[in-house]
Amino acid sequence: MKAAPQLARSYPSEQNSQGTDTYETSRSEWQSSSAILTSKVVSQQQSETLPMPPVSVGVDHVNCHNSTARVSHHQKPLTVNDLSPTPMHGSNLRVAYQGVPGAYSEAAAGKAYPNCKAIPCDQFEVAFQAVECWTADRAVLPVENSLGGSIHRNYDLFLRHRLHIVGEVHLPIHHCLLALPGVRKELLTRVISHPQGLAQCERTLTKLGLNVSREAVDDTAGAAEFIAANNLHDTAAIASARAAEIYGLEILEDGIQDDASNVTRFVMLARDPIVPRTDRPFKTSIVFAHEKGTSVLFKVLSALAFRDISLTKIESRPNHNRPIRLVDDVNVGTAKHFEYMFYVDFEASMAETRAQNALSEVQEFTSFLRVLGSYPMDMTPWSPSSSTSHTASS
Ligand SMILES: O=C(O)C(=O)C[C@]1(C(=O)O)C=C[C@@H](O)C=C1
Repeated sequence: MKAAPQLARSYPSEQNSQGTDTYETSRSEWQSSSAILTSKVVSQQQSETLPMPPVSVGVDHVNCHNSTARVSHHQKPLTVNDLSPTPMHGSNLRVAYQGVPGAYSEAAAGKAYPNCKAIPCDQFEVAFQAVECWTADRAVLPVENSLGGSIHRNYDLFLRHRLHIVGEVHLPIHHCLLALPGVRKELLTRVISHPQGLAQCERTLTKLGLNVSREAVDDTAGAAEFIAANNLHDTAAIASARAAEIYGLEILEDGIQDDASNVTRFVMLARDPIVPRTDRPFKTSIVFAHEKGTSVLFKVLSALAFRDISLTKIESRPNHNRPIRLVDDVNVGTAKHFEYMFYVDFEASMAETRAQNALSEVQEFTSFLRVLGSYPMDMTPWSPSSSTSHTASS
């Protein structure tokens, strides 16, 4: 039997800057290093225009807010050249988010860290990199929405980067249909938004009876910005009331999400884990895999259930290191099994013995196990808002 996971020190090369203990066990025990892909090397060049807005790298993606499409008087997105380490001067926390000002992620950053300096990034990956190279102190990224489901990209990125989940925040999402002033709904031919925005308003859009195509762009506020920058009279955006204000659009329809209690869960990421505690409700997020595939899942869930630990979320993603497993049987042929990474959130702190014991057991059944973070649960009172009110200074 392997030793129980202790509250061990982090790896020497990743020593917590505060010198505090972490709850990760040694790399060899809990983490197959092959599962961690190296992030792109980012430029060390210092931009003269820092700080700030989206950080970008050369990855193919739908990007409706490139430099030509941007409204020039608004904050310019960061580019890869801006990703140089900058010293902390003890000022407000710099928080990276994906999108442009007016995005829900910006509001989530403001809710998680009031008065933070919000740093827009044009891709999720860049937000991870911004924290890794000290351009930002935290990243606030969406992981799931009550209507649209999981934001899979971020689950994959957790494994490609070495950041830790240090908190979560739930943000009520109130969508509006936005267009240039004077545009009538009947004249619209297109509605653009983040895929999640389109998914969360799918039924309402149909009910409105608009004769429009639906097109996905990088973020909701970016859609609003694109319309304004290109003076598009035939296109509407699904975005926040704040985006309407920032980009000078009019609200044609207010509250078009398919469910009034529409909410997105965001996680906060940092270079160092926080020390888990037991004096308030904590959640722990783990990811695991096994060479023999899905057969391990039941055992892992039993290890938690046996200790009365509630599961709050389970997600599976392709195991990119080994996407398929072939099993040959001379008599019947070759079985093709898809391989998965399983992401599980449960309601317990890694400071609790029951959680440590559960993971000690899980470790026995799995070939790969990583604790993504043990962090306070968002216990703020439930108040679906009529508009997104939290803002960060950007
Ligand atoms: O596009 C935005 O405004 C975002 O912040 C992204 C995002 C997402 O990725 O889910 C965040 C919250 C909403 O669910 C819709 C979109």
